[in-house]
Amino acid sequence: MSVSPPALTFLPVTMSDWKDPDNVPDPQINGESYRNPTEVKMSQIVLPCHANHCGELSVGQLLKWMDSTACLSAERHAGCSCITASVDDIHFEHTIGVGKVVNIIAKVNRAFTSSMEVGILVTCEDLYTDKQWKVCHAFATFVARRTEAGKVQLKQVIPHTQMEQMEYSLAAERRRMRLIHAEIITDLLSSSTAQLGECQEYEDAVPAERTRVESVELVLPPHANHQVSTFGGQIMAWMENVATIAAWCSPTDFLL
Ligand SMILES: CC(=O)SCCNC(=O)CCNC(=O)[C@H](O)C(C)(C)COP(=O)(O)OP(=O)(O)OC[C@H]1O[C@@H](n2cnc3c(N)ncnc32)[C@H](O)[C@@H]1OP(=O)(O)O
Repeated sequence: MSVSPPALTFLPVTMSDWKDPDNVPDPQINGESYRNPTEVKMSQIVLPCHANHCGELSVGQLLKWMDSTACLSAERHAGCSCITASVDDIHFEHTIGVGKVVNIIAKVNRAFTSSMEVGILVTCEDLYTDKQWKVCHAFATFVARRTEAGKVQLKQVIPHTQMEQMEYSLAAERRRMRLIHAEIITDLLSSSTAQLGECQEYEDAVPAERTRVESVELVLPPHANHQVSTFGGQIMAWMENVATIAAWCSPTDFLL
């Protein structure tokens, strides 16, 4: 027997203030239901091939789906090929088991010159109980690929709802923060006063070298996107894999 997912009524909500869609009224403009033209929705059922050794959706797989959904939204707005420049911090609130449905919504919050901020919201759905809950939200920056004529000038996003207006304003502030972030980290490193041997007072301290994991990946056709370059999400998935193994290399056995 096949089960159809219930009709979803996800419409623009602030990423930081997600509410169960059943309780969110559809935004109306001039009496008509409004849908953001850059919005892209993707639903995936979690199969065993998407799971990690704990039977939960692997974060790497989720990052790949988030990146693909966000890229489609960026390209829908830009009308040309776009690449992932960065993804801001992500805090995962729940794990997702095999058999659950992952719903991903992405939309462009604001376009700058050749870059744009894409908001991504991930929720999980249990088809049999009709329950949904938020898993995480993220903000990614996509850049329209340069053409022979040079840097692309994107058309502006016009916010239509109060929520969109708020995300539009916040997007400029978040952009300012992400552009100075790299500078702050560089400053921190150069002004760090940490001394060698500072951690030796801990009895069960592990040499940092013992947690070092290296992986070499061959880029194959399944790792490439429609632009025939490596998916940003694929790179994040490889990074997450290596980070997970590095975390295991601690004396407390499995951290999970
Ligand atoms: C390696 C991979 O395969 S990862 C997967 C896919 N991703 C990629 O391939 C991206 C690889 N990176 C790149 O091509 C480049 O570093 C780019 C295009 C992201 C930036 O190139 P730059 O030479 O810095 O270009 P430029 O200075 O013109 O910046 C382009 C825009 O990107 C923005 N940008 C650059 N780096 C970042 C960043 N880390 N976070 C957010 N925005 C950024 C800039 O602010 C600028 O925005 P604007 O045009 O709206 O003002």
